[in-house]
Amino acid sequence: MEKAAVRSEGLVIPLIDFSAFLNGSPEQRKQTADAILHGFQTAGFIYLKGLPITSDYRKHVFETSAKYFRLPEETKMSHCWTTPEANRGYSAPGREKTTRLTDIDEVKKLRDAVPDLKESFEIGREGVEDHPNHWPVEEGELVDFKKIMLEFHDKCKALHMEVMRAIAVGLGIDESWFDKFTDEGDNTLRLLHYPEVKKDVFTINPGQVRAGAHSDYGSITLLFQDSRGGLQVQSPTGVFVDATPIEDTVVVNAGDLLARWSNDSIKSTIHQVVEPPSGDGDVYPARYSIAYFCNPNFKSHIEAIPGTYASEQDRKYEGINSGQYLVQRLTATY
Ligand SMILES: O=C(O)CCC(=O)C(=O)O
Ligand SMILES: [Fe+2]
Repeated sequence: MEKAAVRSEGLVIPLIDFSAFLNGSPEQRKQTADAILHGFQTAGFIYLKGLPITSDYRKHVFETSAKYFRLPEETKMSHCWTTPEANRGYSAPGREKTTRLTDIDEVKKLRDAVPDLKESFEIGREGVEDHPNHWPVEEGELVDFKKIMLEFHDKCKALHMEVMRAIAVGLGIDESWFDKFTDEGDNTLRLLHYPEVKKDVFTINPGQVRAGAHSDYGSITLLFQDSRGGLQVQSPTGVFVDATPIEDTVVVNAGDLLARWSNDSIKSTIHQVVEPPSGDGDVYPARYSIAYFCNPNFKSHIEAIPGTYASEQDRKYEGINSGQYLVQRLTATY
């Protein structure tokens, strides 16, 4: 049986050794690429191990993220998230409501009733003229924050490029076909903190979650989670299944724009974050995760990838601009 990280309710999320793609023989590369593509076509989610990002390094980034969230609330609010076009800065608990709803009034109603129990900090591509990153002042225990996060942004950008190369190999198109769409790194690094919360918050408020059910918007998301748990992925039968943390892996899921780009041959699967399976006494401990949302370069025109449609009539979607698509999606959730 295929090695799987999750197998439940018809949802099979494979666990794939990415080093076999990065450093393997041509046959290993092809096999690994096929497994990756198959995972995206069926579950929409995969787990990758054998990454160039080491566990020590990753730990260091998580510790730095925790230091950031320990800053006083008013300091964090001084560099807060402003607009979907910029998509950078701090979002306080209750600011964003991830949901499947797209109507702005409906989202607002839901946000007021059961706000997501999380705070986040978004870092975009550095050096974009109209949209500078909102860096916090580095003082106290917060040292080298900008340096560490920009370096991590770069490493994740490289990983995005490699995963897209694997998808290309899986599709049987030129390995570098996606490079012209991924080389600018118009991606967002999002640090996430789900604060410690009383257990009864979940029993008192039906529908309370840490992050509401949603799909991601871009090409792929690289999701680094700590060992707490709580991430769930929707199965084909509509049940939410635990995507249990596995040490030294990254969860990678396809976003809506990749689904569209692939003429719906790749799935963008709904997921959410709920309370973890366990907690001490009457509280659930804090959870930290880091999501790296990858996008095709914002200037690019996205129309069906070669090999994902048989004839012109099979193309399901009009071409669209990547950056505009993202802004339109972000406008609904904040
Ligand atoms: O924190 C997590 O594990 C998931 C976060 C997520 O899905 C998102 O921010 O889009
Ligand atoms: Fe997500």
